[in-house]
Amino acid sequence: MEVVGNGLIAENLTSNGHYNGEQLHFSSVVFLDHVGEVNLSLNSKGLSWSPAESPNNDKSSCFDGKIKSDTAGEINISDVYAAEVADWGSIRRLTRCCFMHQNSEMYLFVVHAMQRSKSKASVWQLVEYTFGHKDQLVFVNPKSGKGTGQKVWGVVAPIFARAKVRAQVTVTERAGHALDLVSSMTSRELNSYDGIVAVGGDGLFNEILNGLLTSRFKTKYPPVPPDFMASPEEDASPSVSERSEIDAGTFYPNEDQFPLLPTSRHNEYGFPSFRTEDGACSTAVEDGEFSFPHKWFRFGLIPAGSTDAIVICTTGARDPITSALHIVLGKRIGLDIAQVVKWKTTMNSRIEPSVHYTASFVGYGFYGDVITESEKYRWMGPQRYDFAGTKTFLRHRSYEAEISYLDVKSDKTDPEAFQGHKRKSEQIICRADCKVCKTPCSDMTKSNWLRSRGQFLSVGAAVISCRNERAPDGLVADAHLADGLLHLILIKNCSHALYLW
Ligand SMILES: Nc1ncnc2c1ncn2[C@@H]1O[C@H](COP(=O)(O)OP(=O)(O)OP(=O)(O)O)[C@@H](O)[C@H]1O
Repeated sequence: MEVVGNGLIAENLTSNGHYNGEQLHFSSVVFLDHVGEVNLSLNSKGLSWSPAESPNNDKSSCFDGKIKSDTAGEINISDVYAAEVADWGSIRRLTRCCFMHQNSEMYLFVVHAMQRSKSKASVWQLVEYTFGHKDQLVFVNPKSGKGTGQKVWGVVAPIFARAKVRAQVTVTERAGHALDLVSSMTSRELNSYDGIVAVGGDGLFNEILNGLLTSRFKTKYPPVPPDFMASPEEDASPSVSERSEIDAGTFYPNEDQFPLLPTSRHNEYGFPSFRTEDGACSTAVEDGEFSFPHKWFRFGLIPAGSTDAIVICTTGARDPITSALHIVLGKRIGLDIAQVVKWKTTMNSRIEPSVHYTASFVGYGFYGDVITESEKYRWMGPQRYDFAGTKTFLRHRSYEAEISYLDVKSDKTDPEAFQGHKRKSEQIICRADCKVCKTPCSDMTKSNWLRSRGQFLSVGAAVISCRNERAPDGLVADAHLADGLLHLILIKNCSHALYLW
């Protein structure tokens, strides 16, 4: 049974290490060919399995094709004559469920044994059981970028195979497919993976991010301005750049207003924070409330998209092999995630939040129009952004808006650099092993609410610098990863020429 001792599933010992009175060597959920998901246990007597339990309220029972029939079984060690790693192959399941294909690709191991013939006990017959284990969940968007998602996965899959990083691959069939799958998985299912890998662009990454966080992540909402949601008549504030000296930390919606949201540990700005491996400060989560993901869970991205800003900002290159190597070598880096809350008034006049998350950029006005327009031309591939961008630019539409924001003074912000007062050589561009990202972000001093009202061509908020080949320095040249800051880009109505500049 060497195959089992190979680290495949050996880490899942029960707390007392015993099973059925025998010393339990391991117990884990695996897939059994022709059957489905089973709890497999190895003790000193042999291997035994039983259908994986599906709690009544477990929404994933359909997704995972869990088996209902009695398909428990066992093999005595003394009857096993061989066990082999069969490498990569497909497992067939009994049921076809709504999202998954009947055949699932995964790493396999086969146990060969003998069994006595039912009709004549003296005749021994061959039996074999093929088990599969999923460790990495890979989503491949076949439509991303130039439609090369599957080809890109084909290039990097051997790296995962060689590194014995087992992967269960889902080729997405529609927009929202990955989001639906990830959000409908139970934490238990997610915790059976070491991580998720997206093969696609920033859109697929953000979609999976939302699938992971929307139903699981509990935190306070971002700060709101003091007079937020006041009726227009009550709002007598001046039109431009009103300043008010207020502590940012006081502007979370009253907790009593949101009794279902448990309070979690936050820094003074309400951000749940943790330190990355490198000691850099991050606003991601390590919180008791957030039982998923387990500590070693990773979220990787292999570039196959149109712009791939997240990959360029994190690895410094738009190269699938570089990203695959980062993933199999277990490298990690902390990223800020922006929570975008849209407050909607419901039919019965209650104000309710609609929450989304992004790791890259949020835009209104020009950016929103370009995205909406470009979706009509997805068939063009990445060129659609040039086409839709030019159309939107020529249209030159501006929007009336009022933007309130907390102007955070941090030791990581460099207003001179942003306003173009610093020469390029003096700017600290975020690269691999960036010193700024490695410095703990301690000095976020009290902030002011500022306000800007008027006609805007575009309103953008960048979480990262958003570099791409067209904009090598990014939209925000001196943005850093995991600095806890959102960079606001406000462009008021101006001439075409000025906007282009
Ligand atoms: N099979 C599919 N068919 C159509 N759309 C899909 C499919 N799978 C995923 N998508 C959607 O495509 C969107 C964009 O995907 P992705 O980010 O991988 O590519 P992209 O070309 O970089 O696009 P973008 O620039 O919008 O990020 C995702 O938000 C996702 O919802």
